[in-house]
Parts: sequence; C-alpha cells; structure tokens
Amino acid sequence: MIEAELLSKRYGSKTAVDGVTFTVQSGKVTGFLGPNGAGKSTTMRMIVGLDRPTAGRVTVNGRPYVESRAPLREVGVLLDAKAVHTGRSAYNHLLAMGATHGIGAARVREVIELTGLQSVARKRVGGFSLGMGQRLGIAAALLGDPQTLILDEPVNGLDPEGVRWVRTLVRSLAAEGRTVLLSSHLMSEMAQTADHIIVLGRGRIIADAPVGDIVGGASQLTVRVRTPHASELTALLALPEVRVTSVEQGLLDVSGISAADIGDRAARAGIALHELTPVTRSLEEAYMSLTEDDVEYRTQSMLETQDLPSQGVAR
Ligand SMILES: Nc1ncnc2c1ncn2[C@@H]1O[C@H](COP(=O)(O)OP(=O)(O)OP(=O)(O)O)[C@@H](O)[C@H]1O
Repeated sequence: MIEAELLSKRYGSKTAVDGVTFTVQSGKVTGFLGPNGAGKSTTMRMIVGLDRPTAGRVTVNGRPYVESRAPLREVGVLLDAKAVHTGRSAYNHLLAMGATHGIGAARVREVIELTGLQSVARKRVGGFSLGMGQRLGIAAALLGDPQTLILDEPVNGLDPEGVRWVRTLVRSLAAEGRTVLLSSHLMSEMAQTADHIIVLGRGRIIADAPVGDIVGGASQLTVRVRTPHASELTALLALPEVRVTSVEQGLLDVSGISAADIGDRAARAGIALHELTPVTRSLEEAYMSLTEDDVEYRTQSMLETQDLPSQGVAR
C-alpha cells in the first residue's frame, strides 16, 4: 500500500505537486493519469525517495521508502527506461543490480525470460531499441520480486504485443495481491488495465475513483431515449440536474438522471418509450472532460491556426 498525505513539491516558484493525499491499494492496478506537467513523475519520484517532498509525507507499506534496507525486494521501480545507457549486456546489468541485494543468476535468468529478452540478453544495452529498453526496465523492476510496483509509462515504445504483455503482467501481479501504480497516456489501454484511477491536474488530485465510476458516474452518463412523445418527455424531465438534448426528431440524449429513473417517470406519465439506452463514455472522453481546465500545454486547434501565416505552423 502506498499512502501520500498532503504531499507537496515546489521547484523554486513552480509548485509541481500541491498537497495531494491518496492511497494506492494492494491487489489492484491503479492508473496514474494527468496532462503533461501535471506532477505524476514528481509524485512517483517522491514515493521512491528520488525527490524530497517540500511538505507532507509518503510511505510504502507504512514507512518511507528510503528507510527500506532492501529496496529492490520491496518496491520495483521503472521511472526512466532511457536512463540505462550502458556498455554492459542486459544480463550483466541485471546481475550487477541483483548483486547489491544478494539476488543471483537464477533470478536474473527468470526475469529475462519473463520479459522476453532471451535473444538479446547478451547484447549491449546501449544498442537497445526503446521497446527493448522498456522490457529491460520492467525486468529490473521485477528483479527483487517486490510487493509494490511503480511503473512510469511502462508501455511507452512497446508494440501492440508488448502493450498487451504489460497489461497481462500487471493484472496478474495485482491478482497476486501486489500494489501496482502505473502511469500512461494511452487511455484505451488504461481502461483495460486499471481497476482504479487517480487523475492529477496542475499538481492536484482531480479524480480518485474506480474506473467504472469515472467512465460511468451517474452525473456524467448520457441516456439515449427514443419516443414518439419527445416534447412531453422533455417537459417531464425539466429537473434542476437534468439536461435534455434533441438529437433528431423523436430521439433525445438525456444526462444527469439514470435510465431506470427516466423509464419509471415515463411509465407513470403514460409516455411510451421505444428505446432507453445508457451510453457509457470511454475513459478518454471522461478524462478529457475532467482535465479540460488543467492542461498546461495545449495544442492549438486547427481553427485557431487557420488565420496564422502558413510559415511556422505545423500541419
Ligand atoms: N527538476 C525540476 N526542476 C524544475 N521544475 C520541474 C522539475 N521536475 C519537474 N518540474 C516541473 O514540475 C511540473 C510537474 O512535472 P512532472 O514531470 O512531474 O509532470 P508529469 O505529470 O510527469 O508530466 P509528463 O506527463 O509530461 O511526464 C512540470 O511543470 C515540470 O516542468
């Protein structure tokens, strides 16, 4: 379990992380999301003691990570796969890491096999592709068979087979009761991998909930309703929290009320419904609406760029 309490980090005048409090539960995959610069990597670095909090505290299984006597065996970390620029082979790199914790060749061979690196294990790590480097970073994180895993963008640079492999791996690690915290910008992937989501925006938590609640929260759900009595139903649903949009004649999109509630109210008023379908949003749609006010680096839309001179505008 990872517990952060009023955790903050300032770099000069820049507040990267602003008093966040959250718990990452064991036995679940927790996805860490947020726009670029939201503070995800800084938070992860503070969890593993690579950055010192300006205020607040964070513990892994009840104590600060830096106090751990055998960190590799407690927390597996993938923070920056590109950080390994070595003339050593993957095998020797892992063997050297393991040596600091009494982890021997047998376990090194095991993680090499687990991460599919057998054919390149004797090659220089410096010549690895992004995907192979990523697999090596995951192998290093798994080396000590830790109870907790912190993986920053583990699928970055992996091909579809690799992405799927990471998904299966982290799900099975969580099923064994381990704590898994991972960040990714791939929403569809996160929706399939994570049980729980924490969203950061400008250093603050803007959502902390099970995936199902984030994509299907009652207040965000839209219900598609087909009825030959659209105007009567619209009048019936004129409630403070409810928004009714006419899609086409006889077809309404209703939000702020459940499908069951709409059906019950229509039945009591004797209004026939020909369709009543809850429309679930994708995690990407939910994420975009959650973070729309918190994006630090926004892409100019085509509309905004239309009036600019063509030089210097990326198309
Ligand atoms: N060492 C540093 N010195 C100064 N500012 C920093 C430092 N590290 C991070 N920052 C700033 O803190 C903020 C949070 O950065 P962080 O890397 O934690 O965000 P992130 O959510 O991981 O972003 P990304 O998705 O782009 O990786 C950013 O504005 C960043 O520029």
